[in-house]
Amino acid sequence: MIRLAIQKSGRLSEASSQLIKDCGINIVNGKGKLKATASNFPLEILFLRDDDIPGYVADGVADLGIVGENVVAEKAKDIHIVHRLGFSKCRLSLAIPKADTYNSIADLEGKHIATSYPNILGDYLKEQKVNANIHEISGSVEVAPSIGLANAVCDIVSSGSTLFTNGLKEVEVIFRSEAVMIGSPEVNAEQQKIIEKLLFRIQSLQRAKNNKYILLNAPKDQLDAIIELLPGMRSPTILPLAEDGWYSVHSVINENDFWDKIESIKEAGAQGILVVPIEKMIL
Ligand SMILES: Nc1ncnc2c1ncn2[C@@H]1O[C@H](COP(=O)(O)OP(=O)(O)OP(=O)(O)O)[C@@H](O)[C@H]1O
Ligand SMILES: O=P(O)(O)OC[C@H]1O[C@H](OP(=O)(O)OP(=O)(O)O)[C@H](O)[C@@H]1O
Ligand SMILES: [Mg+2]
Repeated sequence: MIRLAIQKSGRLSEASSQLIKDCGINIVNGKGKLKATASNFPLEILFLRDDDIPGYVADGVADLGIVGENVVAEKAKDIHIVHRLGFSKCRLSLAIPKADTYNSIADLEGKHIATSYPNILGDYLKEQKVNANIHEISGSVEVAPSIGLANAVCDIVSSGSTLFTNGLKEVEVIFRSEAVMIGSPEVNAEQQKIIEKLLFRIQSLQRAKNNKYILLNAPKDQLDAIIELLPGMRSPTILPLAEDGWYSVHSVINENDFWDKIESIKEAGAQGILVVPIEKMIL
């Protein structure tokens, strides 16, 4: 049995639960219950405040945790990142009132900065050789300048709309974050096996998300050019159509260069192109 700690409620909770579900793991969680056991996988889930997750994993109370990289860096515990999960991407930035001038980080010398991330900010300022006063507050950080609590803030930014609404502008990005799976340094061989089984499923899901299944029709004389453009997992599947001289080509293409590929195969003579999502992809 392994224990996985996820956020109880907040920005990470839905995606974390969905990930477990997509791995085919069945969790029945009564409302308000802070611990649940999977019915079809040796896994127990703890629902916690995200700030507490690195500590629980470091102490070995949980074997795994899903948390923002920003929280891992802030808590600086003896844990390692087992896998990057690619959701909840955001950045930790310094911001100041819109009307203030800003040339460089040196402008913050002697200023007051409100943040929930005193350690990451403290390390950054030290590295930049800037002396500023850090005020730790646990939330609603963006309001600090307008109520006279600080000259600047250091907080999470995603779309930038919270900064904008509060009359602030982003001046430095000091940390980039995404959700990560963290692991305890002390797991036994049997638990390690279960962790690997879970990671195998997560990787199959992530790979599937990054690729699409593609089907198209091509005349015989264009087949070689199209096959060249669509290497697939091993090589594309080629099936003859009922109409003589025509073939159906099936392959897998990566999300990154998707539209470029589509244009090239169209130019090469492909017709009736269908693109289908892949649910799981196992190499
Ligand atoms: N606007 C955002 N866009 C994307 N990711 C975000 C955003 N805000 C926060 N995150 C990420 O999600 C994590 C959790 O954010 P959330 O706001 O739910 O935390 P919290 O209020 O500290 O929650 P808790 O009540 O569990 O302590 C953050 O640590 C960060 O990694
Ligand atoms: O750049 P944006 O897209 O506006 O996102 C940034 C905001 O999102 C987070 O707060 P959240 O909404 O999670 O509320 P919280 O303060 O209760 O954590 C974060 O603390 C910022 O305030
Ligand atoms: Mg928190």
